[in-house]
Amino acid sequence: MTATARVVIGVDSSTQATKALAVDVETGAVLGEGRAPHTVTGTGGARESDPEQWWQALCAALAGTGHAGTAAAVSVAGQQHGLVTLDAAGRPVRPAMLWNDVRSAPEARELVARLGATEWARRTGSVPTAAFTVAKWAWLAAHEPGAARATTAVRLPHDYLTERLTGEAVTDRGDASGTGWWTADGYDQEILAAVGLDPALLPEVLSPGRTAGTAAADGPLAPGTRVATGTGDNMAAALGLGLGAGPTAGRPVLSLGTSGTVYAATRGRPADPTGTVAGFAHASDGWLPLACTLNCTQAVDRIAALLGRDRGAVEPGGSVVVLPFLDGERTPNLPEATGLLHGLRHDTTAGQILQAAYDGAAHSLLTALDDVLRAGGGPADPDAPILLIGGGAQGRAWRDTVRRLSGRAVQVPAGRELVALGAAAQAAALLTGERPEEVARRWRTADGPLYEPVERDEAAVARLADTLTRAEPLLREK
Ligand SMILES: Nc1ncnc2c1ncn2[C@@H]1O[C@H](COP(=O)(O)OP(=O)(O)O)[C@@H](O)[C@H]1O
Ligand SMILES: O=C(CO)[C@@H](O)[C@H](O)COP(=O)(O)O
Repeated sequence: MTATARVVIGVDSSTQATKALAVDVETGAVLGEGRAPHTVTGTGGARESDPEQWWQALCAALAGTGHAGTAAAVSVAGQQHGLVTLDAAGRPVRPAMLWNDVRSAPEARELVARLGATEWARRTGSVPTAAFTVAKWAWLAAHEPGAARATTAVRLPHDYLTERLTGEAVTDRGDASGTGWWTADGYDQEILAAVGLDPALLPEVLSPGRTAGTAAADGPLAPGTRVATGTGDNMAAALGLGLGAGPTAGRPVLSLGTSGTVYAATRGRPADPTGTVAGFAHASDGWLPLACTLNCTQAVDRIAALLGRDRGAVEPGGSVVVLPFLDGERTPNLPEATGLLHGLRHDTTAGQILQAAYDGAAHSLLTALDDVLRAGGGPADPDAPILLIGGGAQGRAWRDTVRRLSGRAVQVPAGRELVALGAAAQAAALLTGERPEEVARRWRTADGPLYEPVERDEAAVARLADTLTRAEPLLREK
């Protein structure tokens, strides 16, 4: 390998920002970092971003690493599910509808009713919620038929960026598994026909380990730089943690970012007809059963701001319950829900309300964790530490809440940007012939401090579960 062939760049194009890491292929050392923010617009249930801004952010973040011109390979991971619609010139027809845009909830319900939840789970591994691209396309066709007609290509966020870099219309099995129109055997023609989407508009799903293409001239990379397929952000984080269908199968991950997610790499293909667990595909092989919440760090930060407190200023005690469903919710599937505060007393403190918001957000994820592990067929070690990642993992209040509500140990990997690291591992694998998760294991990305288990707070868990059950009719109201 030449001196310049020793650096790769991994990119995380997530909801709030693009982050890029230049990484040494041999050691995993981070040699440079770049970052640029995104704008998310929309009120009520709408959440949109301009794909052109993602591209500008990608160029800025790549330049920020200081290695854009010398990296030997690059890979882009991105927020899942987003609907990117392009015209014949490759320009966005309209802003992208994001994973957390819940306007498509009625279309999701209608699609589930048409095929049946069990059949959706059998075919695609998942029962679509408002998040899935198929529901977003159905919404667009119904509400903006002109935009749907003007669309000559449909992409996911990471496909769009890979195509801008290489000119190739390609995607990977991980991100494709979040569309609702992909099965393990390819695109489902019947589902596509049901939503009036011509399969010719979709990218080719490349097999794992393939090169998507090489960087075009006039772009942010040196012409000819190899570009990997990329994948969805959660799939990339699993790669970045070194998780695959081998000995690391079943290790639970809890990610505290814009979204909250809980997942594990598994050998068994999930097919949960209740829809709690999405049966996503691992980027290399095997599966990635996952549950996702819409209200995580941002909802808790918002409640802290409303209370006028620092995000870490929690206080124990009291019996107040907060269901922080500010953006509607996906797990549990209550897309029209709003936030709920219950059990307020004269002696309730602001710090207790903030702690209750953390509890409410963590409870949804931890309840789904058992379903996730079951859906992947286990066997799961109930004492295995939870790998805690995402921006929230840096906060003590989040770490303590997860330990207290789960009764499990928590390990916080030292590598901060695991999505970008996973993408970097995928790029490195193109050069070394290893599997991306093997590269990450060699880089020891999952190593980090272990926080011992504490006794599970059964009273808080019971209070939350009870409030949720009793409030459900209210939370379902449109
Ligand atoms: N020290 C911290 N304590 C608690 N939360 C934090 C801390 N640092 C960042 N965060 C939260 O992490 C979130 C960003 O997480 P990140 O994983 O980068 O997001 P994304 O899912 O968009 O990639 C922010 O919204 C912020 O609330
Ligand atoms: O919808 C999902 C998973 O199904 C989300 O996890 C998105 O992939 C967005 O991720 P972040 O921006 O929070 O990283």
